[in-house]
This record gives sequence, structure tokens and C-alpha cells, in this order.
Amino acid sequence: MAPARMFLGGGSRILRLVSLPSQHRPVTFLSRQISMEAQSVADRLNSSGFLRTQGLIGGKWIDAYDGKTLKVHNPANGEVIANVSCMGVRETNDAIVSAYDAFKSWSKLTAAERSKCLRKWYDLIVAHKEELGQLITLEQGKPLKEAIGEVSYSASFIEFFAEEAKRVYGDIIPSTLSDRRLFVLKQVGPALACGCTVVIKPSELTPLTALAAAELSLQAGIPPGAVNVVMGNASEIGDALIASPQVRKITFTGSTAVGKKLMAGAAGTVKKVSLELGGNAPCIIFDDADLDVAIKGTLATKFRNSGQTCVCANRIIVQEGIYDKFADAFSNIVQKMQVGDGFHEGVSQGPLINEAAVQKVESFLQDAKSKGAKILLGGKRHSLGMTFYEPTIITDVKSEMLISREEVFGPVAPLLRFKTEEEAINIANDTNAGLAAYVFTSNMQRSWRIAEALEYGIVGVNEGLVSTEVAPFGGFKQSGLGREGSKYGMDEYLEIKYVCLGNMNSN
Ligand SMILES: NC(=O)C1=CN([C@@H]2O[C@H](COP(=O)(O)OP(=O)(O)OC[C@H]3O[C@@H](n4cnc5c(N)ncnc54)[C@H](O)[C@@H]3O)[C@@H](O)[C@H]2O)C=CC1
Ligand SMILES: O=C(O)[C@H](O)CS(=O)(=O)O
Repeated sequence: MAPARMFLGGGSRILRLVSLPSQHRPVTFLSRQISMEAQSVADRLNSSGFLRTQGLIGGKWIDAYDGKTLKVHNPANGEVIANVSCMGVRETNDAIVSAYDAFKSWSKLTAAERSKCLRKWYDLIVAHKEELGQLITLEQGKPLKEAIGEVSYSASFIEFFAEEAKRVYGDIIPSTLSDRRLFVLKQVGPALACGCTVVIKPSELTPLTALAAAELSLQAGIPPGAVNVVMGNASEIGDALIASPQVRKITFTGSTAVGKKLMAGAAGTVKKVSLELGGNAPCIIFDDADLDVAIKGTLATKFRNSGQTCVCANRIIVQEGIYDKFADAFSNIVQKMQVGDGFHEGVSQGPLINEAAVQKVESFLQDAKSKGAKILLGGKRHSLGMTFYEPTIITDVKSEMLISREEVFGPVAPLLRFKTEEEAINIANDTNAGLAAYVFTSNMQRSWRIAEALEYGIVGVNEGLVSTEVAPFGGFKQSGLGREGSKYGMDEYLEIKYVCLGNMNSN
């Protein structure tokens, strides 16, 4: 059985999908240009062997075969944190072979043996959550407290699946004929937990966290080749993984556009595919909502990671009776948020990941204003410069505006207005996305009606932070395929085998 799995997606997210070997080699390097604060953080991480800059193939940290590197920047100040290996097809194919070879032994361990390795990895990650959090803030920009929280949250998936792996049960099927016994086996499962081996491609914007996690997973005793990490030329790597018949499963986290490309490519070798794609979350607020609860929940879902998560509220749809009151109260809270470097105490809004992200926000706001939207708060680049953007609220937003049709993936809260429950549902469902949705109401019956009517894989009722390892995470429509986390997450990595034991009446 060909085992290798491919993971594509954001750096720290990788923690949620897999477990990652090392020869302890002094990690070379750092750019001489980064600022004092980031410098001291980076130096500490470097000296602790945490700052890995090479790819991991067959348990060895290696440079790109042609020596090419790519720069990883600190989005808070644009400075180079590290130069990491810039890999392509050849390295990817070698990583696939490593994973394929490692599968033969790794998959033969019992679930209990694998579970021990994963539990050790979980313990190491938790023991180093400060360092991993610092890496996330360094390369992605989010506030340190939020970054450390993300490490704990991500690690909880390893803990969960280490346990869940031991509960992959099969079935006995009552036979229709007396001379045979029928049963079902379930084989292989979330990533390493159930015996898969993996090739990981973290985002080229945030590879350091995934590499550090691989360092820790090797220390946890996961055998060489079970986990491989390659980064660099995204489409080259992706195409190599997609084309290989040895890769039996693709799990991708990223934009719907790239997800569609990978899904199409996977057809060539009939690979299993899990896709965690783009969102366009509605956040519906009824007149009867507890205003404080609605404000708190909307703030949490809208501005987490400066609006750069797939489950961030993208449209805030407010019933007309509470619209003005909500807009004023929400604006009063949002304007108090502190924008700045994620390492600075009190900062809740870090920079956007890159200039392209800022330009996307600006184009969406331009479109909205040209169609009648009004800026209630913010609406321009922050005085800090770089890719910092002012937390923004716009009103009089309509469904036909770009900001309602696509995810802004930034700190912009568009307020739409509705009259009736039916109108709210129609507005909410009027999109190709279907990942997360939120509703705030004090009416229990209404909350059930809305939750059932919303075409979304995740629904928060009177809550803006709903993600957890124990619940299925994934979307309807073009937001993806399959589920991460929960017992349902196992099914994405399981092959179901039917066995018929015949000739049972002979001695
Ligand atoms: N559903 C979910 O759980 C999540 C979805 N997302 C979505 O991801 C998007 C934002 O993330 P981005 O990194 O900007 O998305 P992106 O699609 O540009 O990049 C995601 C990953 O795909 C890789 N990639 C890009 N082109 C590729 C190709 N041709 N072949 C193979 N790999 C390729 C990138 O290197 C990166 O690692 C948003 O749409 C967001 O909603 C983000 C987080 C979670
Ligand atoms: O990377 C993301 O956007 C996450 O999938 C969202 S969450 O799981 O952190 O809520």
C-alpha cells in the first residue's frame, strides 16, 4: 500500500495535521539585519537548535540540491529572519521515496507504539510552546499570546489522534450465507497517528514553525523518513506530489483556487483528497441578541490574527432594529485595539502577512466605497507603515460588493442590514463558500432554525471562537472536502477493507 501523504498549508497549521527526525547539527545562521528584539528572539531560537532552515528528507536536514535559498521575512519590519532551502521536484521525489520506504516499518508498529511517539511529541511541543510561539510571531506577525495559544491548540490535535488511533475499530457483518464470515478492517489513519508517513510542504511565507516542529518530532522518536519537510517552489513541489503514484493522499489548506488545481491533478492517480479552503463567514446578529455577547463574539471571530483566518467573520449581517446600536458599540470596542509588533505587550493586531494582502484589502474597500459603502472606522494603512492596517468597519454594505462575495482576509468588518429571519438566511447562504457561520440571538428556537438552514460546515451560536480538536472542522460547497479533527477526521485517512472468509463449513 502506498503510504505517503502530502500536506500543503500554513506553517503552524501543519502541527494540526501530522507529527514531523534530526541529526542534531548546529543550526547555522541568521541575517545580520533583523531588529534588536527579533534578533534576540531569533538568536535564542538559533542557539537552542530551534531555527531549522534546511529541508528534512529521510531524517536528514539538507540544503536544496542546487543550493538555492529563499528569504523568510518578519512582516512587522520586513527584515530577513532566515534563508531557507528552496527546493523543487528532485528533492520532493526523494522525500516521497523516503516516506514510501519508512511506511513499511512505521505502519507495522501497533497503534499503541505510534501513540507513544506522538504523545512524546505532544509533550515536547507543549514544553517548547514559548519558542514555537515566538517563531510564529517572528515569521507570521501575530501577537505572541495568540501565537502560543495556536501552538497549544495545534498540539491538541496530536494528543487527540494519538489516542484516537487506538480506537480504529472494524466491523463484523452478519453473513447472508452460513459458510462465510464477513468483516471490515480499517487501515492507516491521521497522518502518523494511524500509520501514514508524510511529505509536508509548509507555506514559503511561514516555513520555520513547521521545521521546528519536525525537529521536536524527531526528538520524540518518530523514525527517519516517516516525516519529511520540503519547501520552496510551491507549484513544482505540488506538481511532483500530485503526479507520484506513491502518494496516496493529499490534504491541502489554502485558497480555493489552489485547492481546485490540486484536486484536478489528484485525479491522475485517483488520490484521496482533503481540502480546507476559503471561507466567507456570515455573522448574523438579531435584534433579540445579548449585545455584549454579540460584540464579544463578533470581535473574536472578525479580528483574530488580524482577520487572517478562514473562519473569520467576513460579513456581519445585523437586523435593522439593532443595527445602529451595534455599529456604535462595536466601533467603540474596535477602536481600542492596539496595532503593532506581535512581541509588544498589549498588541492585539499584528501586521498582514505581506504587501499583496494589504493591496487586496485596499481594492475591496475601494470597490465597496464605489458602490455606496461608508467608512465608519479606519479604512487606511496604519501609521506604523509596513503591512500594518487600521482595524476597519464599513457600513451600508450590499451583497453585490466584492467584500461580500469574497473573503477579505484582513481586519475589515463589513456591516450589512436585514429585516426578516428569511432574508438573513438568504444573504448568509448567497456565496460559493460554506466553511463557518455565526448567529447571535437569545431565542433558542430561532438559533436551531438558523443553524439548520445555514449551508456551512461549522456554526457558532452566541460564540465566535468555536474551533477545537474534538469537533469536525471543514466546509460545505467550495470551502473544501472532508473534515479535520474529531473522530470524523480519522475517516479521511482510513482505507476500508472488506474480507470474506469462505469455506467455513469444511474441517
Ligand atoms: N479551511 C481552512 O482550514 C483554512 C483555509 N485557509 C485559506 O487559505 C487562504 C489563505 O492562505 P494562502 O497561503 O494565501 O493560500 P494559498 O492557496 O495562496 O497558499 C496555500 C499553500 O498552497 C501552496 N501553493 C500555492 N500554489 C500552489 C501550487 N500551484 N501547487 C501546490 N501548492 C501551492 C502555498 O505555497 C501554500 O503553502 C484563504 O483563502 C483562507 O481562507 C487558511 C487557513 C485555514
Ligand atoms: O488556519 C486557520 O485559519 C485555522 O484553520 C482556523 S482555526 O482552526 O484556528 O479556527
